[in-house]
Amino acid sequence: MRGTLPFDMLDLHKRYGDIVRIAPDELAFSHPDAWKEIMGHKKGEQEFSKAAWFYQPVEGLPRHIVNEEREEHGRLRRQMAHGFSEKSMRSQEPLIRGYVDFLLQRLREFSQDGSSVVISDWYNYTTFDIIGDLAFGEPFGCLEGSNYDTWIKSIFKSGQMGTILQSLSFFPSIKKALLSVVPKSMREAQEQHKRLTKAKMLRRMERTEERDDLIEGLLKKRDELNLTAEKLVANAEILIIGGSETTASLLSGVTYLLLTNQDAYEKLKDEVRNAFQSQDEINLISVAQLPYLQACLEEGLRMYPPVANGLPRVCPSGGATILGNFIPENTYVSIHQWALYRREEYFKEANAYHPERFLGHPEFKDDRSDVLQPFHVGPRNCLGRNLAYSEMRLIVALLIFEFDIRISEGSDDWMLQKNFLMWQKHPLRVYLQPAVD
Ligand code: HEM
Repeated sequence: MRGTLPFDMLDLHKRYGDIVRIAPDELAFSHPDAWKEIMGHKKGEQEFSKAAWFYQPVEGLPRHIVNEEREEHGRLRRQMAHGFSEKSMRSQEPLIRGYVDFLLQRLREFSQDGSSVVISDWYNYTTFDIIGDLAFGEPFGCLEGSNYDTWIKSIFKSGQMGTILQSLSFFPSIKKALLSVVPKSMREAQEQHKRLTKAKMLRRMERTEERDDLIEGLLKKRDELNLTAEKLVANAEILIIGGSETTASLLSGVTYLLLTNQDAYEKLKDEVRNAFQSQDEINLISVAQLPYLQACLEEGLRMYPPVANGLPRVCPSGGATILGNFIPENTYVSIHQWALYRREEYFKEANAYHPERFLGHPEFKDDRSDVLQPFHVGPRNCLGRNLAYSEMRLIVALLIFEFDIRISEGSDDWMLQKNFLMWQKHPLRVYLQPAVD
């Protein structure tokens, strides 16, 4: 509840090693092999399930792809995977590009008088509008209004509330008592949010044309999968939460890291501006051919992973072996990404931004690049990985192509942040000038 878990976990692993008991029944692991052992596909063995106290801090709410039980999860994932396929991504490209072009237009407008812009907000507006369109069939109008819409504001609030409720799961009677005295205004705000979301979903369901978006797969099998409007809404909501704040955080993180590491920024600028003569040449396929850009993103994911903390799993019945140790059934286990990625055992100069480590540079030959799993591994890994990379590559490449960027005074310490499930980003201010070379 203090928002310092990532940093506390690094201190603990430094002091006690790769396995730390952080609660009587909970272990944190900090080793590359633990990824597969905890989250990998299990042939003939039971998978680790997701911890209910963390994934469903309030009981009785409709479930979605992220917190469903194994079998139902498999059914949902198979259907939703269509929207994330290569083919769907190709047909989503014009939609994504439209929002990125709008972002560039808005940035030109807001920076033309020489004042700084809060780029972190603009990244959020863009990713929310994109995912809003892909999940509900309509944007939130954030780029248009240069503001967060009310729906998104309530999502942010519920994220912070989620952390509090998760923490209170350790004190069940206090949690129960507090939940029974939730103020009327809060309940009404929640009801209002539910109504708005349901209305959005109903509008999407009324559309008759085939749409290669992220929800079409579920709509097609609605009856077969017994998906009520509430369940569809829960899935669309989780797509929005999981798909926008994560990507926007990484974009802000990479921007900050590039602007405070001038060498890397110059190298990336050279790569992008030498590869393309005009904006029209920049598309999802051409940006995937830029090795330095990819390395900058990987190093950004290492230093500022959007999912920084461990997401607890439950050890299956009969127990399991992790890092050569027998772990009893029902033990909660997790891997805390930020802490893992800052360990000198796995990355030389772990606190410094070196994209070169992902380009086979001899100086970093002893790095363990398999440590880095920002999208997790196994059957419950991120379904939106390719979409996230596409958005991130396109946005960074176009921004670097179009503008010379400089960090604004007051944003130098931007990365000193708290974390409640997500990074609590301060405004990241930058100056943008039309590119001169
Ligand atoms: C840099 C950006 C992103 C990062 C770092 C990220 C990371 C993750 C992680 C760590 C998980 C596993 C969660 C768990 O174990 O409970 C996950 C799941 C998921 N992510 Fe992402 N994500 C990103 C972007 C996206 C985007 C753009 C989408 C598209 C809407 C998306 C959709 C999903 C979905 C649907 C799942 C659940 C998959 C399942 O349970 O089968 N993510 N993501």
